Amino acid sequence: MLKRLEKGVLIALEGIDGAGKTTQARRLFEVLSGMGYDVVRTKEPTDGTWGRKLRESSKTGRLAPEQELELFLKDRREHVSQLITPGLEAGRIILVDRYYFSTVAYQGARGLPTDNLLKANEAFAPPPDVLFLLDISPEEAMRRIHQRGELGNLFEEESSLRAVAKVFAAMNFPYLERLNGMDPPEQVTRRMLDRLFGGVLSTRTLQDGAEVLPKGKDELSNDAVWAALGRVGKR
Ligand SMILES: Nc1ncnc2c1ncn2[C@@H]1O[C@H](COP(=O)(O)OP(=O)(O)OP(=O)(O)O)[C@@H](O)[C@H]1O
Ligand SMILES: Cc1cn([C@H]2C[C@H](O)[C@@H](COP(=O)(O)O)O2)c(=O)[nH]c1=O
Repeated sequence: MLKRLEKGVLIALEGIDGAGKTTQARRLFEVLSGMGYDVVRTKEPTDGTWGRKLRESSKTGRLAPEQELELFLKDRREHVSQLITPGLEAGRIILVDRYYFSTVAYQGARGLPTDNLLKANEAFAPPPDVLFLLDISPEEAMRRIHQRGELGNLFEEESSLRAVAKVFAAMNFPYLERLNGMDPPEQVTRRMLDRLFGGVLSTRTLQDGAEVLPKGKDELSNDAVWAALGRVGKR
């Protein structure tokens, strides 16, 4: 049976396009589910009605900032009420690839006031337990975007990414963990796991009353984590 926590954990991955969010979300999912946890991997914009409209707009012509914001908020409200909140209430670990910090950074970079953007989101979206912010330069982002065979869409022009990166760089939250997205993927995953098991997960109990790390944090050094990381590395 999958291990569920007494209180679910929300982990958000953020950063500019190409920073490695999806790569790390996939790796964390593999490791944590390989350890037996009930994990959900999800992303924004979602594949729902509003998310699809937004993706379409990135190809056909970007909407005005206010219109774009309205769609991101509609998409997120649906995501929070249908998946994130129920998942947390059920004791799952939720990994979200982009969350409301992307709205603050991207719509903020288009000129909307960042304080208002944050408030509008915090009014309905639960804050993450941990926010991993992957840091790479806009030049590296463009290199990676082109390398993965994409020409880039309207959200991904280098000058826009520079403005977005500036907003991300100014963020400061108690749950924020900045990581160097230029480090090898295995090293980034390892750091994330260290932060999770040394932090939020060490404060949680399982629904059956057991502790998350019954033998203490040292268990992390050579047990299931490494085995699971090894399996991920071979894919
Ligand atoms: N640490 C890393 N070092 C070098 N390349 C990486 C690293 N992490 C990911 N990549 C590569 O960079 C590209 C972008 O990675 P990924 O899709 O995970 O980024 P992303 O942040 O999810 O991007 P987007 O926001 O545009 O969807 C991929 O080709 C991936 O293999
Ligand atoms: C959630 C969110 C996303 N965006 C932008 C950021 C990206 O350029 C695209 C999504 O592309 P991905 O490759 O699927 O990550 O949307 C945004 O502007 N505001 C947001 O709130």
